[in-house]
Amino acid sequence: MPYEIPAIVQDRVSPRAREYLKKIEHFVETECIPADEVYEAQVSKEPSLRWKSYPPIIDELKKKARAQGLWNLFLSKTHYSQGAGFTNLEYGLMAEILGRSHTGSEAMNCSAPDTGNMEVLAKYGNDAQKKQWLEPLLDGKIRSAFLMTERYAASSDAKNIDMKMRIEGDTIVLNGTKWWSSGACDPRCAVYITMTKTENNISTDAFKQQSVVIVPANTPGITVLRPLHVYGYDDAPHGHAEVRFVNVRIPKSNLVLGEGRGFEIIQGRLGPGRIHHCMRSIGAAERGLDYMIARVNDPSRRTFGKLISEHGTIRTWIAESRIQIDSCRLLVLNAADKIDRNDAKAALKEIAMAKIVVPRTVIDVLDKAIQAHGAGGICQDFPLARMWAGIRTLRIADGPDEVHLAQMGRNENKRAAEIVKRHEAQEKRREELFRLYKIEGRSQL
Ligand SMILES: Cc1cc2nc3c(=O)[nH]c(=O)nc-3n(C[C@H](O)[C@H](O)[C@H](O)COP(=O)(O)OP(=O)(O)OC[C@H]3O[C@@H](n4cnc5c(N)ncnc54)[C@H](O)[C@@H]3O)c2cc1C
Repeated sequence: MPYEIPAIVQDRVSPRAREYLKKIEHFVETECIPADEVYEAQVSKEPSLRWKSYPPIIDELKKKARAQGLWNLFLSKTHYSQGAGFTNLEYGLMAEILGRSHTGSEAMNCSAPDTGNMEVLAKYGNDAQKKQWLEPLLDGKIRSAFLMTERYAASSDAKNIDMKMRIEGDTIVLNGTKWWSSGACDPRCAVYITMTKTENNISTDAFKQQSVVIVPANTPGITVLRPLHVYGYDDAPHGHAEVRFVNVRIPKSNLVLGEGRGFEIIQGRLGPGRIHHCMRSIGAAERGLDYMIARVNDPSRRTFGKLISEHGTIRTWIAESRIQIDSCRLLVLNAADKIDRNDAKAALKEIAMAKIVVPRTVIDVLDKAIQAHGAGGICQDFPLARMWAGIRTLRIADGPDEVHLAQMGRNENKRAAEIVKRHEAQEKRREELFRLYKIEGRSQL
């Protein structure tokens, strides 16, 4: 569907962003979507090469996108002078379009986890760290992974992170096992942004015991044990790795910000990233709806004397999907706008709401699209099953729904005292009004 900026945010989108939105849409529709299947076909089927090569078409797309200025669109000028300078809301609109295609984000150097890692380095890295790692990432020369989750720790509570970090003079020694390290299987992945638990100077504050360190992927002692599968997809060449660290030694200068500052860093990393995931998911939902509408109007697939789209249930699915997509978009743009007007911390509630609602809703839209395709919908002939699998993981990745709901519920519940006070004041005034109008009893309503 040609891109339309929602009416409610029209005045928040600059002329420059509008121009980019048009260019991005054109590039995604004419270059990336057609390249998606080529990309899949070029992922090596040869087991010994599957994780040692990557599809050459992505380099061609990157070259073309960069030549058109469609590069690093996610990075704000606040933290890096070379940032594209779009607001979170503007980039959110762009991310939606990128989400229509499997290759769109990477083609424009806007894919996770690199975007979040680049933001960490831009925001918290020192000059030497930026030079060594941020610059090649911004240049699209290397890729990166974010290593927080651990196989042997319930990682939705980040206080459980247990990769041991010991400081010996000018050296940091790391031991532990990470898993679900997205991108760590990619042969271009050169650096891991890694959350660790400090063994020296342990603070009594549970939120000051973790540190973030930069680990070159080729450091001795690191073994990428295996790629984990997402509903059977290995997501090669990117992959989600289990990675073992045994006495991995890195310079102390690879510590980001300082010992015990890990929570601060991961909290700063996750806010805008969640908005990007949400908007890309909405792009996937739009694509799913497109597929559904195309399929149910295929004149060669009539049932019981009608086009499938002429059955009432199917029309309802189309309408429901449109409502679901448009309401999700407003929720995410509201969160993005709040980040722009304040910061990610001020928008925690809005970000959490979007993070919870969007994947659930998009899963439902994609599920309807799959159902409308019959058996075709769940096989490799359409991108729907793969999209569904990818979006389903978002209910777990970046923290499971339940944790966000628990936090939201706790904060919402803090209103109890204020609500009771307001109700008491209303009750007092009601009693006064009853006396004034000589009303007896309370059964008037
Ligand atoms: C496709 C994919 C990609 C990922 N990529 C990365 C990555 O690049 N880097 C990285 O570090 N991690 C990554 N992850 C890991 C992800 O962030 C973690 O899986 C997530 O944070 C949950 O941690 P856990 O798996 O240890 O679940 P656990 O902590 O073991 O939790 C299990 C379940 O317990 C329940 N639960 C937990 N707390 C509560 C609560 N307060 N109330 C109610 N129920 C609760 C939830 O249902 C939760 O799903 C990825 C995951 C997936 C699926």
